[in-house]
Amino acid sequence: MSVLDEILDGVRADLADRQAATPLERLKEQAATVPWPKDVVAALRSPGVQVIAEVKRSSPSKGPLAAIADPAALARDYAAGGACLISVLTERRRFGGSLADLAAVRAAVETPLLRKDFVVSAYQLWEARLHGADAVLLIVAALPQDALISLVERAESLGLTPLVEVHTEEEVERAVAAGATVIGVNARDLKTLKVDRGTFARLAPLIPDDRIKIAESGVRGPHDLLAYAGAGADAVLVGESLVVGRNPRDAVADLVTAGAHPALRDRH
Ligand SMILES: O=P(O)(O)OC[C@@H](O)[C@@H](O)c1c[nH]c2ccccc12
Repeated sequence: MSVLDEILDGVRADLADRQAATPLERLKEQAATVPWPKDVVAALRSPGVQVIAEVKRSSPSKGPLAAIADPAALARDYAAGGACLISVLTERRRFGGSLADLAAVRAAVETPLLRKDFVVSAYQLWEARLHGADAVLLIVAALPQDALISLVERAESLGLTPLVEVHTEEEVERAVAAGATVIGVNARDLKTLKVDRGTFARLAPLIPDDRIKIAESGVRGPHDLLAYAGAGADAVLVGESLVVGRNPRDAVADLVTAGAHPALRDRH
């Protein structure tokens, strides 16, 4: 079984527990009271290469990365550093995240938020809305095409921007066919956990220019942002290097400064 399949088994088991505790109808009622999500597409289309900073405690490849006792404080640092979107991992078993983390971050910052999880059911979209997300990750490799299409549509109908993640040529085709506006190319293969920073440069030309292109994973600092920018990235998504570094605010600010270089403005 691939790592992705193992993660998905755990995600489905945890999801079944939550569904048993809170029926969908009840969840929908609760979510209806939450303000409408922010315009993530507009935020990502701001001039320059945008920085998406991730609250990430652990990863399946490296195990524990950082304890992050106070995700709200980390998110405030990311916002102060100039992150345009904050990604909060909510997967529990392998990434040490939770919906409580997402809610805590929502209460702390005005920055748009991405729920980063392995979404397999519309139930998780309502959860994302209830806990303050503005965007949700949809991983093509984790979803049959009909499910991908319906989750893209359902997310948009709830005001959530789907960030559709790909890792291969075929997945790019599927993301485009599903109508994704925001497409993320993950340099990490979720089946083997290997990182290949060349993946973005290989796949970006296959993504139509009217879509927003995000380079995910493996950004160690400004030099990697500039390499991804050179290959056409509109934004980069960064986790590990921010949570293991000593000063997340300065680390984000250094990336934002690199992404705001005049040569990189007006690229959308
Ligand atoms: O920690 P990194 O290498 O900066 O990567 C961040 C992000 O891209 C990564 O956490 C990620 C990308 N796609 C995912 C899907 C699920 C869980 C995690 C991810």
